[in-house]
Order: sequence, then structure tokens, then C-alpha cells
Amino acid sequence: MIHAAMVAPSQYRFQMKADLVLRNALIAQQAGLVDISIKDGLITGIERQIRCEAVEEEDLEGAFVFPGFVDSHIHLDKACIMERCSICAGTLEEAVRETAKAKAGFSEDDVYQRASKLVSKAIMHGTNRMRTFVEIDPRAGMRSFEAINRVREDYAFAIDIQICAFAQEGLTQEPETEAMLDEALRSGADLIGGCPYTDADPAEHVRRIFALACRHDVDVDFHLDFSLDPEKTDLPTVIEATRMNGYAGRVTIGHVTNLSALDPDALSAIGKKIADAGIALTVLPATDLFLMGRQYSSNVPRGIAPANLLSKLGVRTAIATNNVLNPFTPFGDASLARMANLYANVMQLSRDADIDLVFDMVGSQAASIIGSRHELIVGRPADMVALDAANACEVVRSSALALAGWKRGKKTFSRPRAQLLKAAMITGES
Ligand SMILES: O=c1cc[nH]c(=O)[nH]1
Repeated sequence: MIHAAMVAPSQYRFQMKADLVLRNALIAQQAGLVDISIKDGLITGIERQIRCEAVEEEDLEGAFVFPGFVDSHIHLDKACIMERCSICAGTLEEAVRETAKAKAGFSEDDVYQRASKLVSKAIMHGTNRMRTFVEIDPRAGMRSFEAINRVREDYAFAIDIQICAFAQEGLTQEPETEAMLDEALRSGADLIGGCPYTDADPAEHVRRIFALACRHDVDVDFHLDFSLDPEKTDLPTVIEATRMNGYAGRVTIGHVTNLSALDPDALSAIGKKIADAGIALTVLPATDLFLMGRQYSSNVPRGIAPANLLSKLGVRTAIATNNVLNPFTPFGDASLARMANLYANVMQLSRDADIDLVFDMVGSQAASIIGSRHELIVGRPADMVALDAANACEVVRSSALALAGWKRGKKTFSRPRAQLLKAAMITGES
């Protein structure tokens, strides 16, 4: 259990004042237990046995502390709608169709309630930054966008939420959507998201999304190439548009499941092109596993882009949640420790170095993709999460539970470690 105390113990000499000292933490940068002191929301010390006068202290009892999980791709607006949809084929087409039907009935309050519940779960799983897609089109109107804006405000005490105004249903066949996206970008959306494969004219879709991005000087995040067919690809169009618009470092592509169908030489050639263009990749294992390969009745392919191999080719890569409890993914709890574990298992990884890289894909690499700093160093904001593990590798291998989180030095959640009541069972005590 993590113990909190309101007074500084006498064995420490008083040298400086702190609002909070977290004692006996394990961190990635240093061997052995360290203490972390915090003043005015900033980290003021990371050392062994910090001596100081503290308003509050907490013994972390060897928990692993890091800057927090970063979910670089989640859909808060359409989460938790299983009872409103039917899943028969389990395909992408069905998921898009069923969710579009349900979306027409979303009210602002309905989206707010469902999204709040999921954000609360994410926070309690140790996520303190996320990029959420929010669908804006004639069916959803601006209702989901308004709701997610409220969620962002109400949960800012614990999590930084980035809003991506997203054209899920295409643009050229629904031209009203473009003006609505433009309005969202004028009213607080942080970036623009496109989906060329649902558009009747994918190349024109990419062109219009970049035009909106350039007009508002925002980043771009595409859902791309959701199939197992490498010939069916909009990637060259996105690479070209990234170059033409000088957008290196500002474009992310999500899913890109057809990369899983390439042989090593072809993957290496395409991976280098993605890296050279400065395009980042987010893989969404839960959704990709659920929707891909429905045409197979045996030897079903996994359909997940090999982010670990692409990372070694220089591509910035992340693993993220995507959808929770809807026709795209009828599972989920917004736990990134669980998602990293799922990815590592499905991709048959075993070496510590590979597992460490997977941890970075739900931490530092995901943060870099959404343009956020991810540092546990003196002078930076005290945004931290304590996990029930000794190191990053163990977090992924065991889907470690989050024990506590702090934002600007204020505690945002806590989860006591479970206790085994063996003695009580033997003696019959309750
Ligand atoms: O098009 C897609 C694919 C996966 N997940 C979504 O939300 N949309």
C-alpha cells in the first residue's frame, strides 16, 4: 500500500521546503530507490533520501514512477455504444455503417456522459495526455465537439486532451462537412483528421484536409490504408502532400494495417519513405485485430503494422486505444499498459530491448507524436504516474496496474495495492 503522511520524518535534515516528497520510487534514469520533491507544481529534486521540510510525504514502496501514459489515438465520442449497434460481419464497413447510424442519435449530454466515464478510466489507468478524434459532419453536427470540449475542461485537473476534428465519413460526397471542420478549428479544435478510404475521391480528400490544416496552421492525423492489400494504398498521396505542404513532423497516420502484409524488403523500403517524409505512425492493436482478416476462416492474419520494426527504420511510432465498446472494438477499458501488453504478445516480442521500445510507444514516443514533453526531470511540471512494477519492461510484460497519479504536483487518483487475506481465511477472521 502507498502510505501518506502529513509531517516530515525527523531523520531528514531540513534543507529546503517542499509541498510534497514522494519517497522510495524507482525511475528509468537511475538505479535504486529515489525520492522526488515537488514545490509549486514543479519537480525540485530527484535524489536518494532527499532531506527537506515537506508539507506532505508519501512512501511509494518501490513503485515505478514515469511521466504518464499518452494515448495518441482514441475516439471518446463514439465509445460505449454496444447496445445501440449490431455486429454481424465484424468488418470495417459494418463498423462505419453501424456507428454512423448510432451517431445521428447522439445528444451533447449523451456524448459528455460516455466520454467522461472513459476519460475517468483512462486517468485511473495512468494516462495523463490524449489525442481524441471527434466526428464532425451533418449527422453529428457540432454536438460531439461541444461535449468533448466540456470533457476537456472538466478533466483538465488530471489530463491534457487534444481534440482532432475528424471527417470519418469522407468529404467530397458530403461537402457540408468541410465548413463544419473549419468552424471547429476556429473554435478550439487542435488539429484536423481525415479518412481517405471512406471518401469517393481519396486524393481530393487528402488535398482538402491539408488545405484546412495549412489555413489553420494545425497538425494532421489520417486514418489510412485499413486493409490487408498493399496495392490499395493512399500512402504515396499522403507522403507527397506532406512534402508539398512542408508538413514533415506534423503528420500522423493511424492503422495502416496493409503494412502487415509486406515482406521484409518491401516493408523496409516503405518504412524508409515514411521516416524520410517525417510522418509518424500509430497502431491500434485492439481494433486492427478485431476487424482485419474477416475473409479468412483459418490462419487468420493478425493485421497489425509492425511498429517495432518501423521504429528501427526511423519512424516515430505509437500504440493507442482507438475505440472502446463499439462496432470497431467491442472490448476495452482505455488501459495503455494492457494495450502495450497486447501488442507485444501479438507481435511475438520477447527481448527486454524490444519490450522497452513498446513501453516508449505508449509513453515518450506517443508524447512526441502529439507534441507534448515527456520528462521526469528537475524544473519540469510534476506530472507523474506510479505503476505497480519495478521497471518499464515489467509494466508491459505484466500489464502493471497504475497506483497513483499527480498533475502539477496534485494527486489525481490512487489505487491501493490489493492485499491477499490468506491469514484471515485460515483463522476464519473476516
Ligand atoms: O475508420 C475507422 C477505422 C477505425 N476506427 C475508427 O474509428 N474509424
